[in-house]
Amino acid sequence: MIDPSTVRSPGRLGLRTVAGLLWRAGVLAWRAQPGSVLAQGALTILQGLLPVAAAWLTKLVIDGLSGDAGSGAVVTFALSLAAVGVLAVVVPHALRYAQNELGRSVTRLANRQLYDAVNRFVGLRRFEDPAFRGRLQLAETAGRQAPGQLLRTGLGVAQGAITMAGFLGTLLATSHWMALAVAAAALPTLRAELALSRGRADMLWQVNHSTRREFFYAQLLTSIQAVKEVRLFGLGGFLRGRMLRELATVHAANRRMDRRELGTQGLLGLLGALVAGTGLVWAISAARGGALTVGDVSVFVAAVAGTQAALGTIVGDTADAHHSVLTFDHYQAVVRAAPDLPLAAVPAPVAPLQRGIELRDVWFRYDDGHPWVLRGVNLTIPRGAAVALVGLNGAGKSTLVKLLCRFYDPARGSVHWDDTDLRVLSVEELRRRIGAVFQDFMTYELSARENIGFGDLASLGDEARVRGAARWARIDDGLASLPKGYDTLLTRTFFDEDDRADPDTGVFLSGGQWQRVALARAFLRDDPDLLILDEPSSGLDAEAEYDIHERLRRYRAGRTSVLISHRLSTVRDADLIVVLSGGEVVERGTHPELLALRGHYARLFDLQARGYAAQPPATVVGPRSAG
Ligand SMILES: Nc1ncnc2c1ncn2[C@@H]1O[C@H](COP(=O)(O)OP(=O)(O)OP(=O)(O)O)[C@@H](O)[C@H]1O
Repeated sequence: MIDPSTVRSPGRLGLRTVAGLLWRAGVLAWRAQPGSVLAQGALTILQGLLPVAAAWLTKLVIDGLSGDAGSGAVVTFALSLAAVGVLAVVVPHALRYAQNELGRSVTRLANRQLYDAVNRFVGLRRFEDPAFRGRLQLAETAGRQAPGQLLRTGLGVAQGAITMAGFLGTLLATSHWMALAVAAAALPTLRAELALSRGRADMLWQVNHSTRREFFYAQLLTSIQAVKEVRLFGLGGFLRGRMLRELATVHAANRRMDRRELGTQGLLGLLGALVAGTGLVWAISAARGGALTVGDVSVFVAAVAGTQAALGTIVGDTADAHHSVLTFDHYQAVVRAAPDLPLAAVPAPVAPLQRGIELRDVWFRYDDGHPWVLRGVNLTIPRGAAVALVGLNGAGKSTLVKLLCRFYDPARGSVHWDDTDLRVLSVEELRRRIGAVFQDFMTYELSARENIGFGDLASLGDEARVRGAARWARIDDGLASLPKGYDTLLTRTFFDEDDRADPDTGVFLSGGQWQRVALARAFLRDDPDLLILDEPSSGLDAEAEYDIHERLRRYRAGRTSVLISHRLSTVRDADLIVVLSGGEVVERGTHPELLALRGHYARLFDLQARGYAAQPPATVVGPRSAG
C-alpha cells in the first residue's frame, strides 16, 4: 500500500509502479464508461488508417491520370479519396465527443472515490500534515484528468503507431535506408521527451508548496473572513507582495523547464528536418533517373511527412501519458492511503453509557517532535455528572475533549467508554452518542435550516425539531424573521439557484447569533450520552449568557457533560471541576472544595470576582504580565 506520508519525488517511480498506475487508471476509465472506451478504440484505429489511405489513393489518382488506367477507375479512386477526406474531418470530432463524455464520467467516479477516501480518515492528523495536503491538492486535479488523459494519450500512441506502421511499410517499398533513418530518429526523440516529462513532474512537485501558498495569499486578499483585518491593518499590499513572490518562484521553475524544453525541441526539430530533407533530395533524383513515378514521389513525400507526424504524436502522447502517470500517483496515494487511526477489524458496538468515561494515564502530543500537551492525565467522568474543565490558555482542555471524540489516539495510556478502550469501538457509533459545540464551531455558508439540521441529518427536513432546537437556543424568532425564513442563506458569498431573481436575500449573522445557531445544532441531537461544550457562550451578551447557562445547567443535570469555560461563574454548579495546568490535572473537586484549597482555581476565581467588584484590583494583569 502506498504511504502518503512518504514524500517521494514522482519523477522517480519504478517501472513496476508505473505499470501498476497505468493499470489502475485503465480500470478507472473502463469502470467509468466502457462504451466510450470501446468507441474511442474503434475511432482511433480508423483515424490512424486514414492518412495512409489518403496517400495511397492520391498516388493511384496521379498515376491513373498520367498512365493508362481507365477513367472509371480514376473516378472511383477520386471518390474514395473524397470519402476519406470526409472521414478525416468527422472522425476527430466524434473522437473528441467520446473523450469529453468519458472525461465527465471519470471525473464523477474519481471524485467519488477520492472524497470517499477522505471521509475514511476518521481522525484529524492527515488534515494537519502539510505534505499530505500537498498530495491532496494534486490528487484533486490528477484524479479528474489523469485517467481520461491516459486513455486519450494511450490511444493517441496506438493511432500514431498504426499510421507509422502503414507509412513505414510504404517507405520500405521505396527505400529501406529511408525507412531505417526515419525509425532511428525516433529513439533519441522518445528518450528526450520522457526526460522532459519527468523533469516537469518533478518541478510541479517541488513548487507545490509555493503554489498552495500563492493560492492561500490570493484567497486572503478576497476572503470575506479576512477582509476586515486586511483593511484595518493595511495588509493588502503586503499580502499581494507575498503572493507575487510565491508566484515568481513558481514561474521561475516553469521558465527553467520551458527553456529546457525549447532547447531540446529545437534540436529534435533539426534532426527531423535533416532526415526529411535528405529523403526529398533522394526521391527527386530517383524520379529524374526514372526509378520512381510521379505518384511514387507523392506517396514517398507523404510517407516521410506522415511518419514524422505520427512519430511526433507517439512521442508527444507518450510524454503526456508519462506525466499523467506521475501525477496519477498522487491520486492513488490518497485513495489507497492507510487509515489515519488504527481501526479494529470488527469494531465493537457502542452501548449507552452506564458507568462513565475514564482517561487512564493519558499522554498526548500533536507530533513526535512537539512538546507533550497532556501528561499522564487520569480522570473519570461519571455517567450523569456535569464536569467542568478549567485552566489557562494552552493548558490542554480542548485537546482532552478531542481525545474523547477520538479525533486522535493517546500516545500512551487509554480512554475508556465504560471500561472499553475507544480504540476497539466503532468510531461512527461513538460519535453518534456525542453532542458537541466546539470552540471553533463551523459557520456553514448554507441556509439557516441546514446550519441547524447538520446536527442530526435525519432531522434536516423535520421543521418542528429544527425550530425546537432553535427555540432552545433562543434564535428561532431571529431566523424565522429572515427574508426567506429558515431557507435564508447565512452568507453573502453565494446565492441560491432559486434565488437568481433576487440574489440579495442572503444575510450575515452576528458572532453571538452564530453561537446560538451552533448551540441549536448541538441540541438537535436527541439526548446524547455525552455532551461537550467548549466555550459555548463566549460570544453571547451578558443576558443571553446568563439565560443560556441557566438552561444548560438544567439540561446538564443528570446528563453526562463536559463544559470548558474561562468564565468561572458558569462552572461553579458543576459536580466536578477539574483544573488543568501544563497538560496535568492539578486540582479537582467541587467549587467550595476548590475555593477552600486556595490553589489555582481559587486564585483565578478571585481574579475574576475582583474584576467585577467596584474597586479595581491592586495589580493589573495585562497580556504581558499574564505570560
Ligand atoms: N492541531 C494542533 N497541532 C499542534 N499543536 C496544537 C494543535 N492544537 C493545539 N495545539 C497545541 O496544544 C496545546 C494545548 O492546546 P488546547 O487547544 O488543548 O488548549 P486549551 O487549554 O483548550 O486552550 P484555550 O483555553 O486557549 O482554548 C497548545 O500549546 C497548542 O498550541
